[in-house]
Amino acid sequence: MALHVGLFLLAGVFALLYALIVQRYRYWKIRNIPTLPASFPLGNFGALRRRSPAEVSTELYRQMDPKERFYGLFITLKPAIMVTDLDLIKTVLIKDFNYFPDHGIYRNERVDPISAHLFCLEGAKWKSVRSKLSPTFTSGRMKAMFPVLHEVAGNFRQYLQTQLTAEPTELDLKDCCARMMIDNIGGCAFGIECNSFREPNSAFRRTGQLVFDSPRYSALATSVLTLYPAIGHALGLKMHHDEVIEFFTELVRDTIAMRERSATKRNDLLEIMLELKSATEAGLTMDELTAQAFGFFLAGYETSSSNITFCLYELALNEECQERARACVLEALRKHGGMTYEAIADMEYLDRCINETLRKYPPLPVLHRLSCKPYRLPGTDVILPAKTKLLIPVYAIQRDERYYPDPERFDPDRFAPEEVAKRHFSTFLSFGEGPRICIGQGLGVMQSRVGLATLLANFRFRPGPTTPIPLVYAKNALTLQNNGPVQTLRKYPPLPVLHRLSCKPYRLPGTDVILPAKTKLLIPVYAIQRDERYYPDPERFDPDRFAPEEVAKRHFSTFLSFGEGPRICFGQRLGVMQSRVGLATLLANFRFRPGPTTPIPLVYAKNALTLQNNGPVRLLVEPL
Ligand code: HEM
Repeated sequence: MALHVGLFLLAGVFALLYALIVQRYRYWKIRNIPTLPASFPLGNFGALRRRSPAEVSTELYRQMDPKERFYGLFITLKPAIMVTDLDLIKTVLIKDFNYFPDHGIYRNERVDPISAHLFCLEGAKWKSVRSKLSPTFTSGRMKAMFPVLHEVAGNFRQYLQTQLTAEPTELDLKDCCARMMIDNIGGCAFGIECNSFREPNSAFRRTGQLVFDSPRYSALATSVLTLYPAIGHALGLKMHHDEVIEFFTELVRDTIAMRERSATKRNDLLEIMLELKSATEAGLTMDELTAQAFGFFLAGYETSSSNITFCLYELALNEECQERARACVLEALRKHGGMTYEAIADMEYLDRCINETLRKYPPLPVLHRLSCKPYRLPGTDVILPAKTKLLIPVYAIQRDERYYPDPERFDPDRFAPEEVAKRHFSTFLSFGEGPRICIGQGLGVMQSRVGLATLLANFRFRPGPTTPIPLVYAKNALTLQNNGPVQTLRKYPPLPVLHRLSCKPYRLPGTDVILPAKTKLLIPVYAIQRDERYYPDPERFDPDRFAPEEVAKRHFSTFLSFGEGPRICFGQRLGVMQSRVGLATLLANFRFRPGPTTPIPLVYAKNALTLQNNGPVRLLVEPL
């Protein structure tokens, strides 16, 4: 009876939840706002599990009626508005900025002081810090930072020269550009000489990789924290890894202490912020200063690095543009007598290439704004409540053929001044707009100019056999897990080592040694299954090793992928059946080949519990 009541109550709770969710997803319909079908739990953004934000936002944008100016969407259960009308975008970014002053990104300065950087700050706090930092990026300050960038670009050139032989060489330019940016930001923001070309594993670079390649939370968890910050605050959740917080806190503290001891002055962002710190009582506190220095690193590293990488990629595919860019660089160097601040500001065609790259690949594919008070959507009776998220689909707009005909084509002349003048203000938002526009835009552009000019003046770039064409953005590739039939299990046993723990003393057979209770026994399955005594030429994938007559020849213990004995895998049959069904379906319908980005050989994940490839396993898939 009690069980029935319990089940009845549970069903009631589920029915109620279901009704609430359905009702929630009617939010925009009830208000007569155009909307797209959403589903629980991720609303309109479920595809983020498989594809990048650029692709997901563009897919949504293309489903929208171009006559509508905005659409009501859902991020999980939270209503958000995607604005698509160019005039309305300008209005919310500039004229009505006081309704939408914030980005609405999670931060928790109590436990993670570096999370309080400019990008995440809100309201009066943002306004105060932004006005203090604005003098940091004047053109005079930029000019003073130019020598750092020039030196780093020189290191990059030298590095490339050492890598190149007489033959053209294929290099990972993404990695090279990331090293260059680490050194730029290290030098410009912290006054540190990193030289990641000489020391690729410097602490600064490793910490940078930790921030970008292995953030503390997945993109999905970060969005949940951003939407429901109260959860993060209640649980005291930090935004960044402890190592990252410690590294930057110590870096700033030690650098400042060293400067105070030696009374040296440098032309970097830290120095300028230090002047601000000591200027008045309204200056920056030590925590604020550390957070801002970290923020410059966060906002300035990946953005500029990706801009140079994508630009080189496009120039490699578009040789004519590359030749024009090189001619423009060489002409400016000749005119100004070398790589000077004046020379890099006088490379008009190179700027067109940089802007065309930013159009095709805006580092922030969607701009975010959060309302701080109720807002009447212009031309409607609809009032958006405070704390509504506003999304501006920059990537989609910048690939909309109404504004950029044949949008996939890389055509720097779209940024000839007369062409720019023909377009709406809101068709190019790679640096954002309004009072929250990128504060480091000048430095970002200067980094791209110096890096690209140095490279184009010294090298020619062409696509190589493994250049990905077209580019595949992170997250949208077909990922195949190494879940396979028996032969695959020999090469890739999910548990590379079997563990047993003794529960009482045990005499090792054939010896006098008594192992005490609680001794760990390790059985090296992976090593045995790749031992050539048992499997000649063990790296070769040869399913015939598992022909019954071959299996019969081998020792029982040469194949332990499911374990053995009473603790053998309980789900072995189900596991094999899953592999059979999955593989049979795929093989009956598709052909698989390695693609340009297929990792060969596989690199295993270091920290996974089971044997896994590190990162995606991208394959070329063709329908049969
Ligand atoms: C090509 C290079 C860069 C691009 C494309 C870029 C793009 C952006 C974008 C789209 C935003 C958001 C703007 C908005 O919401 O309207 C932003 C904000 C910001 N950027 Fe950049 N950025 C670049 C380089 C840099 C550099 C080099 C720095 C500093 C060293 C920097 C520091 C910042 C900061 C601190 C913010 C937050 C501004 C605020 O919220 O008030 N950026 N950037």
